[in-house]
Amino acid sequence: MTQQLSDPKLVAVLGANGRMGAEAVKAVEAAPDMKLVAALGRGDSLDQITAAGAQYVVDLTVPESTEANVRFAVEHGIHAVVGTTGWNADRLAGLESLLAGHPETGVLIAPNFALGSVLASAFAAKASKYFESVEIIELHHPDKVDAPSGTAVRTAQLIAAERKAAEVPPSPDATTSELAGARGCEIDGIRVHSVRLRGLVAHQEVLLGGSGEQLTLRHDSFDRASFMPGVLLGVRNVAAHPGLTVGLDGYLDLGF
Ligand SMILES: NC(=O)C1=CN([C@@H]2O[C@H](COP(=O)(O)OP(=O)(O)OC[C@H]3O[C@@H](n4cnc5c(N)ncnc54)[C@H](OP(=O)(O)O)[C@@H]3O)[C@@H](O)[C@H]2O)C=CC1
Ligand SMILES: O=C(O)C1=N[C@H](C(=O)O)C[C@H](O)C1
Repeated sequence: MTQQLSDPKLVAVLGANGRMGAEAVKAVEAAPDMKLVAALGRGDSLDQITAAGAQYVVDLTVPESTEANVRFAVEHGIHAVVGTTGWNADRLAGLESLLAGHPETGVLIAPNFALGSVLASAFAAKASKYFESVEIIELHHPDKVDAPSGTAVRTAQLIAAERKAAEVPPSPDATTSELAGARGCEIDGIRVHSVRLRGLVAHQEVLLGGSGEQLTLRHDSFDRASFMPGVLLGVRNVAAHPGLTVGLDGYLDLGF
């Protein structure tokens, strides 16, 4: 059946009982151009998605289940908007192979849906080639199961790519003796430090250091409502972007 312009987008939310999923259920229900047709929690059968006629899934589950969820969606020609962490290079490569056989289906893997966070990471990457040193500090609520955050991984990758292209040497570091973990972890040569603290939601600082100066790019999500415009933007744009898109910036016009 041909979809009319006024037809609502039929959306299923996976992880609907979680912190993000519950917020996404409310956002989809409130969106005038969308209809929530399924809301799945752990243990629910993915067949509910197809039975409900969903055209889009929003995956906000856990790193162990997101890959199977997204593969199910793609295999059924359902577009997927994914906020769940855990999408390493192997998983992304497997998904791209699957999508090659489903050329009309779109998947957005968005490490962070907050527009300010996406902008901060992009700005940091662009600025990073002008500074000798760069390190990332991510700060989250203590119920978060993964570290470092998906946003920090993505930011480090973007920064590393910009610095590599500009042939910037690694950040200087004279450390020869350390307690394990004192210098955080390293992603593509960029140091990342993770803080878990009650009261926090999701925060990140990129520290850029040069002789006699420091530029800090900080973003704060004080409430999960901050992620919802990005979730809805993802649903509204994913069908027009078949194949795999990593990062909400792929749907934005950042002008650089
Ligand atoms: N991209 C972004 O902007 C953001 C991404 N995130 C990411 O989103 C994910 C979820 O975060 P958050 O909501 O805080 O986590 P929660 O633990 O609050 O929610 C995850 C939910 O998924 C459920 N779940 C687990 N497996 C399945 C499954 N197979 N099918 C359906 N539901 C399932 C869990 O059920 P149960 O409780 O029974 O385990 C839980 O209710 C994380 O990876 C997080 O990093 C978070 C915030 C923003
Ligand atoms: O678990 C969270 O809360 C968040 N997860 C994502 C991440 O790992 O980057 C996005 C945001 O930071 C909140």
